[in-house]
Amino acid sequence: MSIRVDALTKIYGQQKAVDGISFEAGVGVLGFLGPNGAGKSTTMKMLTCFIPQTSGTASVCGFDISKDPLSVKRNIGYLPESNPLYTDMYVKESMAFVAGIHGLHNADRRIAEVIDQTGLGPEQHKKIGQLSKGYRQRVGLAQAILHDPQVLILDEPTSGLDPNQLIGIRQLITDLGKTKTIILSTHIMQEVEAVCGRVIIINKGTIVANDTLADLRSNNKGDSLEHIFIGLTN
Ligand SMILES: Nc1ncnc2c1ncn2[C@@H]1O[C@H](COP(=O)(O)OP(=O)(O)OP(=O)(O)O)[C@@H](O)[C@H]1O
Repeated sequence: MSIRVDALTKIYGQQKAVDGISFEAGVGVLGFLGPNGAGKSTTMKMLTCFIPQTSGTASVCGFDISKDPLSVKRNIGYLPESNPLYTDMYVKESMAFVAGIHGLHNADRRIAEVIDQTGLGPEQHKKIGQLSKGYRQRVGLAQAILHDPQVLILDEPTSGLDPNQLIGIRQLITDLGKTKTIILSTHIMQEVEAVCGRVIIINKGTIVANDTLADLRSNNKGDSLEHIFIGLTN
């Protein structure tokens, strides 16, 4: 398993945002669902070593998030919810910048490959600030996969995309999920059905479901994912 999480907890001041969650994830796309404020982004930030946990442990590709954050970051690609980008940089320039951070060999070849993979070709000579929201998402995704990490953490990667762009990005995530471990946070149930093999539902910092999509449905009398979600989180 590329991701192992054991009793992971985060307390902000008085608030327990993540309350002792444990799970494992291997190759495939794991949907990470939950209502607003459930603790999804906080979990993702701990797994990517952006914030420290209060207690518990987690490892990515065998590397402990507290003891070896650099190795974790080498093996992980992260698209944060807010997708912070340098808007004054040109698309290709920003990719070269990220390639430099990762010390990539053959950077030009890899950048061309990823630009092609993410459908950024027609926009590659623009400044990021000139791009539409959907294309900015693509740049974020391109930067996250540039160093070809084994694990991808994608926090609402398709928010704000038009239906045509949605299909393209979902297909890309599906393709990447054939060989990589992907944790995908989304509020779009249709997306979960289209892309995810397994689903974790988190509510008020604790896991209330962890199952394959098929088993989750059959255990709930074939109910829709939306109804199951509402039943478990209300
Ligand atoms: N830096 C912070 N300081 C204090 N509280 C925080 C901080 N970040 C998050 N929280 C709180 O922790 C809880 C979990 O937030 P988190 O962003 O992880 O939820 P989420 O499941 O990603 O929600 P959403 O679907 O709205 O993005 C929320 O109650 C939030 O207000």
